[in-house]
Amino acid sequence: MAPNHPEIKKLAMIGCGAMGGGMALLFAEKGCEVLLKDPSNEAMVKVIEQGKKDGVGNSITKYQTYEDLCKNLGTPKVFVWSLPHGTVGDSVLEGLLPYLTMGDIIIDAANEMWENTERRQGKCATKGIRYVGMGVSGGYQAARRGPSMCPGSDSETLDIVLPLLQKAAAKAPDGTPCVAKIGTGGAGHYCKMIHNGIEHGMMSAVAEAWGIMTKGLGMNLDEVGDELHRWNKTGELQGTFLVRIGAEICQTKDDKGQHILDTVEDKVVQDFTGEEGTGIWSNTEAINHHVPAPTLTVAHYLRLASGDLHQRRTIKTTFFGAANDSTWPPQRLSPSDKPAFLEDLRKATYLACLASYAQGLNIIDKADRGNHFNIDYVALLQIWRAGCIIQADYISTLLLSLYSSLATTKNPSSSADKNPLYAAEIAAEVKRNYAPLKRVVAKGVEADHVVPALGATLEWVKQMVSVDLPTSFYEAELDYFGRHMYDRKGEDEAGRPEMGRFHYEWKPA
Ligand SMILES: NC(=O)C1=CN([C@@H]2O[C@H](COP(=O)(O)OP(=O)(O)OC[C@H]3O[C@@H](n4cnc5c(N)ncnc54)[C@H](OP(=O)(O)O)[C@@H]3O)[C@@H](O)[C@H]2O)C=CC1
Ligand SMILES: O=C(CO)[C@H](O)[C@H](O)COP(=O)(O)O
Repeated sequence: MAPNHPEIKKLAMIGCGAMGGGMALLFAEKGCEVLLKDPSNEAMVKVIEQGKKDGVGNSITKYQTYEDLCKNLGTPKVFVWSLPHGTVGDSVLEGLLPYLTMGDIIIDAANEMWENTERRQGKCATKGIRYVGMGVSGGYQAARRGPSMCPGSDSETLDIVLPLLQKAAAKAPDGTPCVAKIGTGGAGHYCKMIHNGIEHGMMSAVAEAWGIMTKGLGMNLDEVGDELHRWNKTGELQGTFLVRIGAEICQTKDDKGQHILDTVEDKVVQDFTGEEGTGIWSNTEAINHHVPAPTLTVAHYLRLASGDLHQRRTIKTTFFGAANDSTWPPQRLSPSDKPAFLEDLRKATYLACLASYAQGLNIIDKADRGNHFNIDYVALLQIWRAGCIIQADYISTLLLSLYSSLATTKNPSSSADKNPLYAAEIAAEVKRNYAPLKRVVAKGVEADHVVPALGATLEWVKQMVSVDLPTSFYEAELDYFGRHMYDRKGEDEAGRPEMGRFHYEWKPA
């Protein structure tokens, strides 16, 4: 615990929705007095009622005004926000500011845009108010049980809040809490944003595998569930949360025996509604930092294509006419050896998940250097070990070992570049699973299956290992029409992304 800072035993939960409600109960269970504030009295009552059932009802009270709330908080006043991202946080801060004094603490547990976090940190710093930007992962079940949390702020502030957060956090199998000082400024929200980008890449890969199993191999949902359970038990996808819940989803039925999944429309709309921004921001960050992250990006495009069902219906009618009721048909796959093909599919899905992690970590690395977040990568990977959506035990173990050795290396040049593909252990994983991925993508493409994340992962590997891309031609065209310059083969020893030194007068103006 930070010296001269008493243990936090009282806090206000601002925003009592799916996440905030669960965290309020969790903090109460961990011995805190929890004061609720939400525009919806019903939402607060719901938390209190649940608190009574969970035996913590006496520790939870609700407030209608910031003034009352703040009067009843201790010193320092501690707030945990679980609010929609964007302007809501700004208006809540405006509402609270008149009642805040030096040393008060705000822990912003939203999926907030990291630049908003840093802007608010700057504003709060002028009054001596501590502001932590904290990514929370694991969904509403984990919010209640113990989520994975990724807090960023100055070191002293993190020292003050960590004992509280450690009590509430998910615990890795070795008992380590999935929360730690992740870095300064907006580092916590930055890492959570990229966590969600990774999540989207992984979710797309698992969904594509599900499509191949059902539409390509004709497996029923119970069979797919069994297969995903098998993937989750052993091998490279062992302990992968999205695979495990995928298996459960496939096998969940209503009381009439109908699979719920059969009733779910194929639209992902969070990017359209603005409910979440992390998918958009993480891809924008990748591009702004010049990091190839195609598995994450095409996963996002799949979401975008899926979201507007009306548009897809209209295009389908244009293509096939109103009378034609058939969808664009992914054809059946008839592998000569189905168990071997399922093994390929498992390995392909794993490689896309590993690629999602590697691409996400590469974005964080670039941003870390540019923004001086001082990110602790070992802590970050440790935080992602349990309680979080991208939990993937095999991948975590692999990457934790790599980043632990990078952290202890005395060689500054090797620790400066953290690209996971530079490491022999990761390269070996990629090489081992490349052929299965290629076979799956080739078969999938041939039979009109939707395989963006799997396909983009294959392309990414090809592009990353090649030193003779078709971009020689591309570069020549740029120089032909734009005098954009190029480097001559064999003369660019450093190979850095800097403007070339040569122009050829392909065709005089
Ligand atoms: N759901 C999830 O799986 C996860 C969500 N998150 C993030 O956590 C945050 C909360 O998400 P979630 O719980 O799902 O969202 P909800 O919409 O369920 O909860 C948000 C709550 O904030 C309340 N709220 C809105 N404006 C104010 C205000 N001015 N003062 C106080 N409360 C207010 C809302 O009230 P009302 O409904 O009355 O407007 C609502 O109860 C988001 O930033 C989300 O991105 C992070 C990880 C996982
Ligand atoms: O942050 C989360 C998980 O980590 C939330 O579940 C979030 O709502 C997911 O939404 P999106 O897919 O749009 O990122």
